[in-house]
Amino acid sequence: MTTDNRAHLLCAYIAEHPRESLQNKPWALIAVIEEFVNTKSQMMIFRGSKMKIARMALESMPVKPRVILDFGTYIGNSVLGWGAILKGLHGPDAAAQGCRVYTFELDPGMVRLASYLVQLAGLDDIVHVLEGPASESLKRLYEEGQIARGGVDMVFFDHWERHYLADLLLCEELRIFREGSLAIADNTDMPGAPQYLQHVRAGGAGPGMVRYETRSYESTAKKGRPNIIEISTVIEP
Ligand SMILES: C[S@@+](CC[C@H](N)C(=O)[O-])C[C@H]1O[C@@H](n2cnc3c(N)ncnc32)[C@H](O)[C@@H]1O
Repeated sequence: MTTDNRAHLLCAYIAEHPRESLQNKPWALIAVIEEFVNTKSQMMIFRGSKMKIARMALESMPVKPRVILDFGTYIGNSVLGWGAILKGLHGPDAAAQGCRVYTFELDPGMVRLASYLVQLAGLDDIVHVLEGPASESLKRLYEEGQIARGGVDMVFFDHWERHYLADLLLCEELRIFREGSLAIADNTDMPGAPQYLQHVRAGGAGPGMVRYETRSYESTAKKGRPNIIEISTVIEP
């Protein structure tokens, strides 16, 4: 089945639910998406078992996170979670408090679908879906002053693993991390991102001289599926 067919089936499945049960209820929408993926058609979403781990890491940050970059939007499941977490931490006027999530996607069809789901979940005041290669979008945001030095609390890598290290190094070069920022990477066991892991496990200190402490977390995903996320904390920006 093509990505477009899956996306249509997902939209039809969501439409079977009363709108008021999902409107402005991101966690309810995420649950319906996961139910679809479990029972109807496989999709490469960031699943609940991993989101639980990432949520705990974000909610226990000593300085509450406000600005998040999400590399690889797809249907927007992870970004719905980040938006919901920021609203949970900062309340409904999170936007006025400077909360923003930027998510990057190559595929225009996925950009349209994710934008629709973000709007349905009531997160379009803080979540911005940007079309194009993630590295280009990030550079543009930086040049436009939307993202400042030391201004990013968490980056999430869930696009193609071969880009993880280059995009982390771009974040380092732009100096967008602060002390305590998190870099979370999905699927570091399968298909794997060995060069990225080597960099963070060595403590960082590439051209940007950013230093990390890092830890792998195992989720309860089914055997044979990607199960590990890597959470790295910036100790020297
Ligand atoms: C595993 S999916 C992301 C899943 C998503 N985080 C979710 O939970 O729904 C990976 C996505 O990254 C996108 N992608 C891959 N390389 C990219 C790049 N360099 N820039 C932007 N998007 C990219 C792909 O088109 C695909 O939709």
